[in-house]
Amino acid sequence: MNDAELEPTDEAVERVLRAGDTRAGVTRFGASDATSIMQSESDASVWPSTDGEQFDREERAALRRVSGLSTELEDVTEVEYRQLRLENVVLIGVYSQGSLDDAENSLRELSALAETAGARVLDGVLQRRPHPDPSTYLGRGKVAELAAIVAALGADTVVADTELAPSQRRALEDQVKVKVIDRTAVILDIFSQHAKSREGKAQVELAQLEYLLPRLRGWGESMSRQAGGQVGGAGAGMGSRGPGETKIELDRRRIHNQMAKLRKQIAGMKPAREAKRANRRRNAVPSVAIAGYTNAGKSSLLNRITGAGVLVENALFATLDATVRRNTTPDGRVYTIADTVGFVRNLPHQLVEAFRSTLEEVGESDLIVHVVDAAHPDPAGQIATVRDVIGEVGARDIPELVVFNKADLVTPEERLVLQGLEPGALFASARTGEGVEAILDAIAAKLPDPAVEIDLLVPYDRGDVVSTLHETGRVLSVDYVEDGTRIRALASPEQAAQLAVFAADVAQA
Ligand SMILES: Nc1nc2c(ncn2[C@@H]2O[C@H](COP(=O)(O)OP(=O)(O)OP(=O)(O)O)[C@@H](O)[C@H]2O)c(=O)[nH]1
Ligand SMILES: [Mg+2]
Repeated sequence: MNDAELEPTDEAVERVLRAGDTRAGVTRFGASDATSIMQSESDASVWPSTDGEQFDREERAALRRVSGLSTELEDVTEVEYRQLRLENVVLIGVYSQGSLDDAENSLRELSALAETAGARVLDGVLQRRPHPDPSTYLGRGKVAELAAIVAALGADTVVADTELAPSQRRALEDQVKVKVIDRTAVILDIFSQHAKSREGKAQVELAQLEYLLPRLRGWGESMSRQAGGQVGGAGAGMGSRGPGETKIELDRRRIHNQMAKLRKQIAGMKPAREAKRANRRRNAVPSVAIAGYTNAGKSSLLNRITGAGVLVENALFATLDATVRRNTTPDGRVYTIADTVGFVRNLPHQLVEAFRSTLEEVGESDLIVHVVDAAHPDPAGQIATVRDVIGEVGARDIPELVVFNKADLVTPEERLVLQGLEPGALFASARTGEGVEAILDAIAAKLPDPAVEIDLLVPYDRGDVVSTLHETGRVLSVDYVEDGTRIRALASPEQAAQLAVFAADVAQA
């Protein structure tokens, strides 16, 4: 990215247009001022006085608090650390009849997401409503209550458990008087903080811009119309702008330009990635992809399995770029095993596209190790979400090995329930090491066997051929005869063709 061409005119747009450590689609909304205004208002006018009737109605109609959400700070250092960058957030959600459990789980997940993004969760409230209000998401009356809660807690941000329409976000901000963001913005924010590779960063930025584009109008209201043609030192296209062009149009054009540039960059990186993958395929090295819900313990298990130093964090989306390791089966066959980005329900559609690169690893693997957090309140929902995404990347037909991780955290009774859910699943704990051997054996058993049987006589000076066969084929028998090593093995068709010169009958003839 070229920072130099961009004159900072609007904070939110600039931040996203800047590469790397951008915070997604998040605009500062003068939170502190707004909060103090609300505090004076909140005590009298907004909170209704309560009587018995009211409580009864509250039972049926009030915003429902989801308990156990507020962030617990463990020690003073953590408090200090968090205060450096924290936003204090209140979460909101809407649920329809019968979907309360689901809504609570979703709000818990949003809470974990917000914390991962660096926020402090003060409270979470749900409103029961057949549908979200098209103009304000929560119903009008509830928005006033929310404003009071926000003021009372001193929150500076509201996070909605949905993807808000730009107009809903604006209407909510107008009434609640603090910044309002949605689930998608939080996920984009996390992704932008964690993406490490050049391609990952470019893809996240592209997703951020795509998210930002239809939302520009919201910021436009607080922007002054620019004087005709007078844009302080802005970059490309300056001569072509007519008088009175609004700042939004300018921003929109810059965003479009930037997106085009990023798409080109990403397209340019694809051949390298494909070449790498093609290379693995040519060598007939089978590949295993570890997939699963975010925070299920995929990276921890990969560490256990391969002894690799993969970043493990108790945060969602610790892994955002595929990490590929090499491993061997107990009988000596080599395979690759790739860690992948975690799945999450309602993955912003911008990101499904943006993260094809990691998910492609899943789509082209020979075996998917589907890791599930055994201690999660809704494992079935997580499994379903992951399988949906697996389907989306065209990987539905790939063999799947389900592993319930964090087995150290569940009771024997819970195990039985989980086993009922997925009869073929294994139990494991990356923490204690339980079940890791069984996973390794299951991987070995499920890896595709190379298809062609070959019978070779390899001269003694070609030890490399013998060792390659041990790694990539499946050796059936080895005899040391006068002219060399007589070796019978299963190999891929490509490999069999390459090794035809050593075929035993040819050599002996
Ligand atoms: N008790 C227990 N905790 C575990 C186990 N495996 C992983 N964890 C913890 O779960 C959290 C998430 O682990 P990760 O390995 O980062 O999970 P991940 O699936 O790679 O997560 P993302 O990359 O963020 O999608 C960490 O705090 C781990 O220490 C386990 O077997 N038992
Ligand atoms: Mg991970």
